[in-house]
Amino acid sequence: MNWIPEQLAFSVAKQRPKDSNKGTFGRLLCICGSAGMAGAAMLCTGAALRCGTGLVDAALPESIYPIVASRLPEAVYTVYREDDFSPVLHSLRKASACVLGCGLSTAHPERVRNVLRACCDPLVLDADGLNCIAEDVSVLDTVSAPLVLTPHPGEMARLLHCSVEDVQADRVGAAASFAAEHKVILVLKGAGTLVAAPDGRLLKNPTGNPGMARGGSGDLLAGMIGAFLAQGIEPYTAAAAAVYLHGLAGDRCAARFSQQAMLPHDMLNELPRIFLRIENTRRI
Ligand SMILES: NC(=O)C1=CN([C@@H]2O[C@H](COP(=O)(O)OP(=O)(O)OC[C@H]3O[C@@H](n4cnc5c(N)ncnc54)[C@H](O)[C@@H]3O)[C@@H](O)[C@H]2O)[C@@H](O)CC1
Ligand SMILES: Nc1ncnc2c1ncn2[C@@H]1O[C@H](COP(=O)(O)OP(=O)(O)O)[C@@H](O)[C@H]1O
Ligand SMILES: [Mg+2]
Repeated sequence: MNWIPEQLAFSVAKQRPKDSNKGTFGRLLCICGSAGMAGAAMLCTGAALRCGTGLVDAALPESIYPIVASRLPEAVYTVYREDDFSPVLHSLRKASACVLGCGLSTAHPERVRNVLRACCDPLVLDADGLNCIAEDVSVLDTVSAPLVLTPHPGEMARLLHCSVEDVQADRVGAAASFAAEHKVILVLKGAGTLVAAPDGRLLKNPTGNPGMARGGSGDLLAGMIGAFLAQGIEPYTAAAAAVYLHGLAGDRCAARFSQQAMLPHDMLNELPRIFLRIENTRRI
């Protein structure tokens, strides 16, 4: 079993060309959040903003739009009515990558399937996006876009129709076989997150700690992967690098604030210091 190398993780923080503009760094659509889960949308969108994306578009139901927009002025917003999802499908055409599912709720599984079918660019499927397809995962085999799936063991168990204990008893088998069967990048989260590719490549994450075991940590990770995909980084590298850097942010927060008290929000605020260190290392 190989560990995710630091060098691979740091490689996603590319030098920004002097004459670059926001178009150079992609446009990410985050289809996340629902009434009661504005936080998931905020953490996912915030992470995407902090990971170098040129433009982040958060697609939100109108009930939570004011909450999220008041906290994240750098994002643009696709606001949709609860009974009309069509603006989101319109915004999808303009995006270079998409994150689908953090805090979305499972009230409209057909919307998740429609986005998957319509999407031509790389897409991260997380949380309720996964729960919405768990009953019948065959939709994955009809998708032409590169997919990165980010289940925690509970979501993985739903996808495989088995128990969490079954997943944890053979994490490598669960991740590798799902990735190969459905031709997706599969990120199986938890202590020692695994990143599996359809061609058999598999990496284990050396960073991270139990202080990250709290609501919101995974929403951050989805936004980070989406940010790297939007910037054109190939999906296996984007996923492995985000997993490593997310765990590194967690470790630095544990050292500053304790595993007991650290929050996903602290991890989000740690990202600038991590990228600064990478940029400074590059200059030496
Ligand atoms: N602030 C917010 O708005 C938040 C919204 N969230 C959203 O809430 C919805 C429900 O997601 P949840 O993940 O909370 O609920 P789930 O019911 O999907 O998953 C929780 C269960 O999964 C299992 N599990 C998860 N991680 C595990 C691990 N490492 N080892 C073993 N078992 C594990 C456990 O049985 C656990 O009780 C999602 O849409 C999610 O995005 C969460 O992300 C929490 C924060
Ligand atoms: N014990 C642990 N050690 C290392 N990382 C962990 C641990 N527990 C959780 N994490 C990480 O925290 C994140 C939790 O994601 P998830 O369960 O989807 O949370 P949420 O949906 O509440 O945001 C994952 O990236 C996972 O790998
Ligand atoms: Mg989650």
